[in-house]
This record gives sequence, C-alpha cells and structure tokens, in this order.
Amino acid sequence: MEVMLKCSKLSKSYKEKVVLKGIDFEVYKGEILCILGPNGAGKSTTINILTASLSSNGGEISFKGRQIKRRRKDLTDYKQVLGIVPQDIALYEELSAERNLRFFASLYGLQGETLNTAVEEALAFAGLTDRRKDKVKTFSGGMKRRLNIACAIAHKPELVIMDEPTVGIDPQSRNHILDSIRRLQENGMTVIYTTHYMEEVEAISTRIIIMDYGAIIAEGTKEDLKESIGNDKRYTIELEERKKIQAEDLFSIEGVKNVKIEENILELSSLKGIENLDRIIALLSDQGEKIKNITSEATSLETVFLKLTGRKLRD
Ligand SMILES: Nc1ncnc2c1ncn2[C@@H]1O[C@H](COP(=O)(O)OP(=O)(O)OP(=O)(O)O)[C@@H](O)[C@H]1O
Repeated sequence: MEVMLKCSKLSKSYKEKVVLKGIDFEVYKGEILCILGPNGAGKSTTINILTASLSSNGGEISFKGRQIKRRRKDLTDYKQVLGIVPQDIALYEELSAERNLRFFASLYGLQGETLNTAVEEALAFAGLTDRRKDKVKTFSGGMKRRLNIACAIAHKPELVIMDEPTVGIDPQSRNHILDSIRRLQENGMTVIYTTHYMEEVEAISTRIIIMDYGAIIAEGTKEDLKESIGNDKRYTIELEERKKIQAEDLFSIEGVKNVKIEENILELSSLKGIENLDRIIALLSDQGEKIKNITSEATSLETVFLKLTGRKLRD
C-alpha cells in the first residue's frame, strides 16, 4: 500500500491542557480512513493540524514522502491537493449553488472550460443540478451539507479531509453523503473522515483509527478491531417464566463462553463460527422453558470501544 500522508508524534496543548499526545499514523492511497472518537477526543484538532489551519506543538507531517514545512510555498502546494470539508458549513447564503461552486473552485486556480466542467460535475455530485440557480439560504440543512462537500471536491483533490460532515442532517441526506463518499473513493480519491457515529464508520470505512483523550487507542479494519476483542456472538433470550434452567446447563453446549441469568432473561456469548443456537433452543425446550423472544447481536464497533475504554462511545 502506498503511503500518502504520514504523521509522526503530532502533539498539541492549550496551556497545560494536553489535547493531542504525540500521535503517529499513516494514510494510504485510495482508502477511506475513519477517525472515530467521542466528543473532545481530539479528532478536529488532528484534522486542523493536517489541513495546516492549526499549528501543532510538535511532530511532523509528510505528504507523499515530502515533509510539509510551514513555509508559504510548501503550504500552498500542499493545500492545492487537499479538499477540506469543515465541521461548520462554509457557504455564501446569498449566492446560488452554482456561484458558490464557481467561487470555491476558482480559489484553486480553475478557470474557463475546466471550471465550467468542474462546476457541472460538482452540481451533479451533490444532486443539485436542478437547484443550481437557487440561493443557498433556500436550501435544507442536508442540501447545504451536500453543497459544502461539493465545493471542497470540485477541483478534484487527491486527499479529501472531512470533519463530521453529517452532523445535524436528516437520514436521507446522510445516506446521500455516505454514497457520495464511496463514489469519491471509486474515482481514486483518498478520504479521511471523522465522526462519532459508528454506523457511518461501519458503512464506509476501509480502515479505522479510534481516538480517546488525545491518543490513538486502536487502529485497523472493522474486522481487525472486532477480531481484537474476541468477536463473540451475543444472544439475549427472554423466557416466558424461568423454571429451572441454570448457567451450568448452557455451558455444556459447544461454543458457549459466558452466561448471565437474571430473572427470565438469559444473556449468552458464544464463540464466532460455531452454530449452536439450535442446540441452545433444544436444551431450553427439553428443560420445559418457553422462549418469548431471542435477539442475536454480532460485535459492533460500539462494543469494541466499550471494551477498550470501559465507556460508551456516546456518553
Ligand atoms: N482553543 C482551545 N482552547 C482550549 N482547549 C481546546 C481548544 N480547542 C479544543 N480544545 C480542547 O481540545 C480537546 C479536543 O478537542 P477536539 O475538538 O479536537 O475534539 P473532537 O474529538 O473533534 O470533538 P468533537 O466531536 O466535539 O468535535 C477538547 O477537550 C477541547 O475542549
């Protein structure tokens, strides 16, 4: 895998408050790297340092093997290949969708036919071709978010950096945005995406960095992370009324690892890859228990976070 961006020992403090504790990570060409973490974990700080809108107190960033120095020339070249989608919407409300796109794309030096084509493509990308002439102030939150992204990618950057771009929007616009991020990747762009929604990470990530308290606490694909905590299956079985089933009875079934029984609710975890639900049901029925409901849950990223930190992702 080709390394596009490499960050070494990035640190940031405000007075004595350390908000980034010297983090190291790499971004590979063509990936959708999701940075997942609760509010205050340091995601925006990391992104702002990556986009050179905030200086770090220490550490280095290199893009395609070349260190980014804070010299104007270096930064100008670097910013040219970035597409930056900020957390807050940055659009001109009094201008139309098309005028906004023209403005932002022209900041990257696009002009003439190249600019016209880029604007057309960006309007189509945002699903706003029909509304091109309408002022942004008439748009819904979701449409503004879509346009905000389109403004950042009209100049076809190599690396798109998005900071929580779906905050406060309806599910339909969220899905549109997640689909469009996959399309960016299919078109060869590399994406860094921060979020505290694990559903989004499940949907689009090709690799994940989990941050907490200014540090990277885990890194890998969804599968790697789930595997790292054991990746058990969990069943919750609700009985009509518990008669005599005991935890020891269930341990006799291959794969069953943990059993918790509270009144008429049984919670079981079971090794991945062993199909034993039929046997669990048969055992319960042999013991005269009547099952009211069964739910089964595969390991989620929420479980991974809980296991790593002892806290829920969204406390
Ligand atoms: N200018 C500042 N002065 C002091 N502390 C700051 C400043 N900016 C950020 N912080 C603190 O740095 C920590 C990390 O903030 P950051 O915005 O990077 O977190 P985040 O993971 O992006 O969270 P969110 O999801 O809320 O954006 C927080 O504790 C925040 O309060």
